Amino acid sequence: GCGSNTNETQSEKSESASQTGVVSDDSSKESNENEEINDNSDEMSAETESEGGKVLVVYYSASGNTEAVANTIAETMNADIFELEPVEPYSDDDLNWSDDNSRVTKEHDNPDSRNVELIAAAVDNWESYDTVFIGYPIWWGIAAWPVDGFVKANDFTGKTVIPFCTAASSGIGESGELLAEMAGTGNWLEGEKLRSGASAEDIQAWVEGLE
Ligand SMILES: Cc1cc2nc3c(=O)[nH]c(=O)nc-3n(C[C@H](O)[C@H](O)[C@H](O)COP(=O)(O)O)c2cc1C
Repeated sequence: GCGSNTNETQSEKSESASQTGVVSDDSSKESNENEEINDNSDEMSAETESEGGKVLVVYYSASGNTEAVANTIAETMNADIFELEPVEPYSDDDLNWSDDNSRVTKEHDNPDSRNVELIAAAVDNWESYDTVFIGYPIWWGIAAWPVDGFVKANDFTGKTVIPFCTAASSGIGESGELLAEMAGTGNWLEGEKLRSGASAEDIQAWVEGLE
């Protein structure tokens, strides 16, 4: 799918908490060799570049609805984007929730089986992001569990986290609160359900209403 451009070198780089990684196409010039004096002040330079600092949109999408919204948020917010991809992607059959024997139904029935391994759960330059949007489809009233591994694997201390979802008819419910509990860190705002066709104007209006 689209939006996976930050993932490619993930596994090699994820462990070093250095300034070497180049994430997506953010136009800030953090890696200038002549600015070593500033190397420890990522947050400060990020904040002066765009009030509020750098923004990341993380999402999981099984059938494209959440991906469309994630892309619009990223464009609207001038944010980097990071797609969560299970090592074993869900096929259409896997996603058939009206089949008692489908993968997703079995995982739903047995919470212990929901540990979905992700191709990558670490983001280059994670520490440089102040704001993280996390998007997912609603599955049986909660966040699709491929996002759980990401939420558990990362330290959100000092970050503002904004959940968003798409769903057929449900609202976002308590899905964001449940993820916040799983994370244990970060300032999690109330999330929002968005239409899969949400426009840049919709996104802008929503974001402006956030604290
Ligand atoms: C396994 C599964 C469970 C779902 N459960 C719900 C639900 O409880 N409420 C709802 O409104 N939609 C539910 N849906 C619909 C999805 O939330 C909706 O189609 C969403 O936009 C899909 O996003 P995606 O295309 O990014 O995967 C479910 C879909 C699947 C595959």
